[in-house]
Amino acid sequence: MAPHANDSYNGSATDPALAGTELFTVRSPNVLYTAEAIKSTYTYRTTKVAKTANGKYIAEPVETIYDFKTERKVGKVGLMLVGWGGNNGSTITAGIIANRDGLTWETREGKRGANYYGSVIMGSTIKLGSDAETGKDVNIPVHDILPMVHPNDLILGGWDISGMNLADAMDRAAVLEPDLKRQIKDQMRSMVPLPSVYYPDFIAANQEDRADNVLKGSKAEHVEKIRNDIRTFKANNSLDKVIVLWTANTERYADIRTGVNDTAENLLKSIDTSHDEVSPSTIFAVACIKECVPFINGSPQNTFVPGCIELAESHKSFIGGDDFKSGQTKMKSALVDFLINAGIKLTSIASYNHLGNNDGKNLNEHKTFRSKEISKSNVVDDMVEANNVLYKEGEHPDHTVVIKYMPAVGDSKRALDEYHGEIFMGGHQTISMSNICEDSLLASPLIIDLCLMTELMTRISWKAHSSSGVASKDYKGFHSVLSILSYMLKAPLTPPGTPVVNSLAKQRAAMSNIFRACVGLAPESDMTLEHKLFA
Ligand SMILES: NC(=O)c1ccc[n+]([C@@H]2O[C@H](COP(=O)([O-])OP(=O)(O)OC[C@H]3O[C@@H](n4cnc5c(N)ncnc54)[C@H](O)[C@@H]3O)[C@@H](O)[C@H]2O)c1
Ligand SMILES: O=P([O-])([O-])O[C@@H]1[C@@H](O)[C@H](O)[C@@H](O)[C@H](O)[C@@H]1O
Repeated sequence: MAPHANDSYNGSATDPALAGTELFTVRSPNVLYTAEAIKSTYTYRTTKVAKTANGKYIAEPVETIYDFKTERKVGKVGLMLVGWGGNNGSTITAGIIANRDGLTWETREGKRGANYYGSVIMGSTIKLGSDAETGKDVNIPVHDILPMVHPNDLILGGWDISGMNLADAMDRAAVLEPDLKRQIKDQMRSMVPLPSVYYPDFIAANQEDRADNVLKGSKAEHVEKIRNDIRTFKANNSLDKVIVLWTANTERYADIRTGVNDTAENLLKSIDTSHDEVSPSTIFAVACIKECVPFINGSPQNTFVPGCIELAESHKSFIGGDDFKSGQTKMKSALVDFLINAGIKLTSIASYNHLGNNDGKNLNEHKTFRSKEISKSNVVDDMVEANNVLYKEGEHPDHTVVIKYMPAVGDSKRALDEYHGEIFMGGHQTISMSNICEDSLLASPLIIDLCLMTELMTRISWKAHSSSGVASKDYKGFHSVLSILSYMLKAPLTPPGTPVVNSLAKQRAAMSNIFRACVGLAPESDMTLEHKLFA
């Protein structure tokens, strides 16, 4: 591929010795390292398919060339959590402190130490390539594929309708070991959530007893107060960037109404008139969009009403969601992918769980449970629709979701699933599974992943080459809706009109291959022809 004059590519990579602290350097005429950025020219290969009159297909390979640019300077990053005093909020805060301070603590099973297990970025690897000598795979931590912020360096803050300090909130959550809590409670006690937006109709009535830290005033005033909170937090901590993430209660769905939240203009008018149908999470989303601060929704409600998405697009501000994919659903998206792609016709999924934390308490009302039922049920749709051998148009497995509140088990959710399907010659396969999900210990690392990936995406830009090979003049950011975050989410939000992918393997491959493209490396195909073709 010819070097690109307009990007001052001179046909040879700048001496990799100029590279910063990255673990690796790519030596290629299509990758350029400068002090400020990593630039790559990447050929994106897809296949266009046309259907013929007689029902056959014509497949045509298509190549599009992109230039990617990733700024190498990460800067000082703040993470503001909505619902900071909750089980997830207090747990992730404690986890970052424990990792930052390298803490260990005694448990019945012996000494344990801080880690980031369960984070795909901090706890898993990506194949860089094959060893030049041995041909063996060389795998590196996902965190090292591109410059990323380290979670230990995140500055934490946030809001909660409960004014409880984080040390007491950590006790209320009953997630972490006493010997660990003892070591960090003083630091946590100094952390107190900012007052937040509380509209009782959107969450269960049983949450009222903790709502002692709420903002007064109109919805428009709430937006401005949140914007000011963000600016103040950024200034007080000398931050370069802030990410806001919703880990507050699950809200009921907002009705989508013409003239209320169907367009950006109507949504802003509805906020100005304090319309009842504008939820707290949408208030936070609008405030962040106006501040051009990324907003990620870790809960299942439809925060991103059409007007909110339109507003994000017009402001070129990042949004992402919905609903952390932490335990039962993560397993489902992997297992269903395996069964259907193995040619086993899944015919029913029974997905039951009970849990005893405040999340479960809030889900004890139908209106909030319904939000969760939707996000937990739709997760198999793409995998079913992709297999027209097993399923006719519109056919899908029976799928039921049951969630019960059982205080006795606390944060330790018990998930019981049955997967039932048809196999060869009229046979059946039934998989029954018991999965004890420590909900906050599984969700907290996802908060890290969502924050780190969102922050990284604010530093990646792209431009396309025309068919004649000329790159467009200016770099652009990714679409405002960060669908690259889908691996961490049950109900991935995608740009309007684009497909939703729930298959866990596809989600992870998309994420890692986009990162590879940013450093000029081909997608990982796992073909390993070098091990299959012998002279
Ligand atoms: N495995 C998991 O824990 C998991 C997985 C997927 C999704 N989620 C979602 O993450 C969210 C948090 O889960 P959790 O276990 O930490 O719940 P939690 O109830 O312990 O914490 C939620 C916190 O949000 C606060 N809150 C409620 N409304 C608020 C508002 N308008 N502004 C600010 N704070 C508000 C509550 O006071 C509470 O402290 C829930 O919506 C849950 O459904 C959790
Ligand atoms: O991610 P996952 O384990 O499938 O789903 C979980 C549900 O099973 C649980 O009932 C709910 O309280 C959590 O918020 C989470 O959504």
